[in-house]
Amino acid sequence: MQVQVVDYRAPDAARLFTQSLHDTGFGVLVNHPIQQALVEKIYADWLAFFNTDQKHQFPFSKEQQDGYFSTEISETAKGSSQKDIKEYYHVYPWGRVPAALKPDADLYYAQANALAAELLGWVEQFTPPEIAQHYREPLSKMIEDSRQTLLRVLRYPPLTGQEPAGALRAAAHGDINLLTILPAANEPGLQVQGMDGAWFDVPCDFGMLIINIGDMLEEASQGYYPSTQHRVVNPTGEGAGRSRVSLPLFLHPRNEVVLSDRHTAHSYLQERLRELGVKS
Ligand SMILES: O=C(O)CCC(=O)C(=O)O
Ligand SMILES: [Fe+2]
Repeated sequence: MQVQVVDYRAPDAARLFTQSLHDTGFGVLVNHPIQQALVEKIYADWLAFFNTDQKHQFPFSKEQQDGYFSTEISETAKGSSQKDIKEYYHVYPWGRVPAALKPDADLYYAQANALAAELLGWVEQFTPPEIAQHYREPLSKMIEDSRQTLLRVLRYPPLTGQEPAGALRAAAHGDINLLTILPAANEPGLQVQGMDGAWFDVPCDFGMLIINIGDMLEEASQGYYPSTQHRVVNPTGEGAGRSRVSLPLFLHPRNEVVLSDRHTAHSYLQERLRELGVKS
């Protein structure tokens, strides 16, 4: 399994990057426009937030899906019997965000959303015509004025040794959305599954940007772009005593977008949220 590390500014970046997405569901960019200093500041500020009780003032809304999800209500990956060992906060531009954290979160959201839109343009450009003819509208149009694109700030707490047997920081799952953009976390652990079922570490040197296909794009592209299973494994040794923070942006279409004969974006999302146990 070869997840390509591609220089965003190379002349053939779009071709190499989309080839990696087609082959593996994942691609990794270096030399990209996301400001590393901003990512590091967000990691530090949100880790401090997760370490206070202030987070309990923003309990997540089942209806809107914004706010704080504690370890107790954290999602259970589809097909898994254990909750993930994580807490997280869902940031939407229209949602509740602690005032002190909002300016940087909004800035990052805007930067990451703009890059995600550009990369979706690459994906569209390099879709073979026989696949692209099934897109119900151009991919770039699917995300226009979408209110669903979600910035998730994740905190995986230090392990205590009391975790239920078999529980992982994030059990194997596919993302629901079109594309996910994820700066390398402050600690290792992200793995991707190859065709043969084996697990591989995703290249994640600090400063790298990891992009993966979600289920909605797999659905719309009839499998040409695969939504690959990935997970976050538990650290051993000294790393077990440290928190891990990560910051995926999940690029979502507008609710009414038709993905396939089976699904609109809205129907697909509702089904998946119920499966995750975070929607009634
Ligand atoms: O924390 C990570 O590195 C990945 C998180 C993830 O896969 C997710 O939240 O969907
Ligand atoms: Fe994921």
